[in-house]
Amino acid sequence: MTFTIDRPEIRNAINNEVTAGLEELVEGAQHPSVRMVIITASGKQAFCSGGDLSVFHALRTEQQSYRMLKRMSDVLYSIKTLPVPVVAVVNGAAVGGGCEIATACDYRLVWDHAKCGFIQGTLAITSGWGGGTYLLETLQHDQALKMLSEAKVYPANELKDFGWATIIVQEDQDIKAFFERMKTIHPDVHRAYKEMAIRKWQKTDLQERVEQEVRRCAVLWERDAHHEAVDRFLNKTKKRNPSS
Ligand SMILES: CC[C@@H](C(=O)O)C(=O)SCCNC(=O)CCNC(=O)[C@H](O)C(C)(C)COP(=O)(O)OP(=O)(O)OC[C@H]1O[C@@H](n2cnc3c(N)ncnc32)[C@H](O)[C@@H]1OP(=O)(O)O
Repeated sequence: MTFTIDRPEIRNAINNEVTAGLEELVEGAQHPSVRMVIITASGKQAFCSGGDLSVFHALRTEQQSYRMLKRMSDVLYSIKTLPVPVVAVVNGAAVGGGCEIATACDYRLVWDHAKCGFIQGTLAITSGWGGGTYLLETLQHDQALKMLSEAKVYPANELKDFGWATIIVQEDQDIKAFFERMKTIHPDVHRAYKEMAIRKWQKTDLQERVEQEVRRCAVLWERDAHHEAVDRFLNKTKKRNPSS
């Protein structure tokens, strides 16, 4: 099953409609005939620029932001714990929540031009969809903390060096070759390994750790420092397009 985020004009930012689409994906992917799930996006510029700030900036309080963060974190937890391998084909920039979505996947096939990072710190918030918790599960501790705390984007070769990117994609053939190799192995083997990973996550209270991440982000979201940073981002856009 392939899910394609299709809002290239706004760099595939996530609004409520995309969230609902991801919820449908989770439901459909439970079917026993599904062998793998692929998440990707339209265009070459971006995989996903995170939450749609033009929509989510209307959320002002801790309670309001918690509801949005919680809904997306539930979706990403469901994606992470799908019984089949989940592959992000990172066709371009993945920042903020976009990086969280890719991190929730089992594999990240990253195009060589893509720059990715947990830039939430520049908005005076942390990750809030569970991606910080997943990154700490995925990378060596100091590398994960560095990636979260630096709040900057990294080129594909660095993402591969520190273990975030599974492979670097230079041509479509690289993606094809990855899936061809996966398909040589019986689907029940993939499911069995996924069960192994899920058992570990359940034993280590992954879901509860994600909940704490969501709550902490909601506290920061309410503060002036966050709202002022988002104002600056949105006003920069308006200055470039005074008629919008
Ligand atoms: C909400 C949850 C939280 C989390 O838990 O993680 C988050 O996700 S916080 C959101 C983090 N995202 C951002 O801060 C957005 C950062 N965006 C960028 O850095 C860049 O747009 C890009 C992704 C690197 C792409 O750069 P570029 O190709 O140069 O495009 P532009 O910057 O010119 O963008 C084109 C167009 O799209 C608008 N845009 C981009 N991202 C968003 C967004 N997340 N929300 C709303 N709008 C976004 C941008 O304003 C431009 O608009 P126009 O100028 O009107 O064309």
